[in-house]
Amino acid sequence: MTDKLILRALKGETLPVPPIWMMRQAGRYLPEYRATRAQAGDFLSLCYNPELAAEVTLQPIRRYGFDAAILFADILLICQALGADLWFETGEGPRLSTITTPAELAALKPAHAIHDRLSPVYETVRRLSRDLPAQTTLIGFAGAPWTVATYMIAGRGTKDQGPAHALKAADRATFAALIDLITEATIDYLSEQVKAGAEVVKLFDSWAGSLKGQDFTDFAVKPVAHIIAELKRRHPGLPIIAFPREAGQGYIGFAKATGADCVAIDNSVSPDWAAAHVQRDGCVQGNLAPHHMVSGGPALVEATRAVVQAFRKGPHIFNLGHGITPDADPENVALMIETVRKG
Ligand SMILES: Cc1c2[nH]c(c1CCC(=O)O)Cc1[nH]c(c(CCC(=O)O)c1C)Cc1[nH]c(c(CCC(=O)O)c1C)Cc1[nH]c(c(C)c1CCC(=O)O)C2
Repeated sequence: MTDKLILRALKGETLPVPPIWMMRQAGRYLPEYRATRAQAGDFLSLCYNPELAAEVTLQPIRRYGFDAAILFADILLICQALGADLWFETGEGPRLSTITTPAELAALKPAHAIHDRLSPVYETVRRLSRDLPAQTTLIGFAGAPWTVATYMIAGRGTKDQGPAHALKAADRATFAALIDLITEATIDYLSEQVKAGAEVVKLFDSWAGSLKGQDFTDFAVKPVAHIIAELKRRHPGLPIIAFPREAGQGYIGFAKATGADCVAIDNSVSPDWAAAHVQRDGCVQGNLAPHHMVSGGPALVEATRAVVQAFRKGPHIFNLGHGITPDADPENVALMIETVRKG
């Protein structure tokens, strides 16, 4: 169905009005999300409940008519499928058992063993591909290996990814073997999402910005390039979005180096800079600062117009530069969409 706007932009078409969706569009800023999450009990139970996960995925589509729905799940589910313990501390974030030694790495499951645990996610995708409106594109996703590894090594989110950098320096073989394991598991995971009905997949590399120089090439570019090449071999024509968040200069040439059809841009770079240096290689996604969803008003309208204006001469998918935050006002999301669609 190439008439879907997101798929047209991903093929490189410049559209008069950019299609739009929003990172974390199903989330705590929406009262209906909070109600369904309470019904599920907790966040992980919601991720593994196909009926309720499909329901929260659909909520922002019903409310706002976004052009894409993103599967409701989390990048850390794959860690659990590989055998790590995973839980979420209320108000704090994810906690995992840590992988810092060859023995802990060896105790993980092989990549092909992830599907038992992840089969409810594939069922969510099947339900969504059946229930979504005809014009809405279904996006599947996974974390990129480096970002997933930072959580598996530290056992939690960290400001500077210190534990992962430390393991990379102290025991490069173990670190590289963990990256390889996550890479292989991610290929199988995304491939199953595509078989279940995902039309596009996105790789979230939230901590790509902390990799510098050769490390950026080795761990933000190479594993992502490998995943993309293998997915495109298995699923010819599959469009892929890569998000090497806060890559800065690393955004330049990232699409060519990895084979991604679209590079998602965070809001630490200006839309004009990204148009000049990244969009010349193809579709870009982004990059309104999420704080506008909290503050709203004329500044939101002005910043939204500036993003649309900067990217209007090439293929563009409108999005935020990072996920919407729980304190956002749902009315501001409506104002952003109206501004994008009506100018
Ligand atoms: C690093 C990362 C994670 N998860 C994700 C990333 C990469 C993108 C990014 O940088 O934000 C990706 C993610 N997480 C979630 C989605 C679903 C799809 C979407 O709506 O975008 C996606 C694509 C749901 C979620 N994942 C999480 C929530 C909030 C959970 C809740 O309901 O309490 C949601 C809706 C929890 C989560 N999950 C993660 C953290 C650090 C946290 C805690 C912080 C927080 O609460 O925002 C790991």
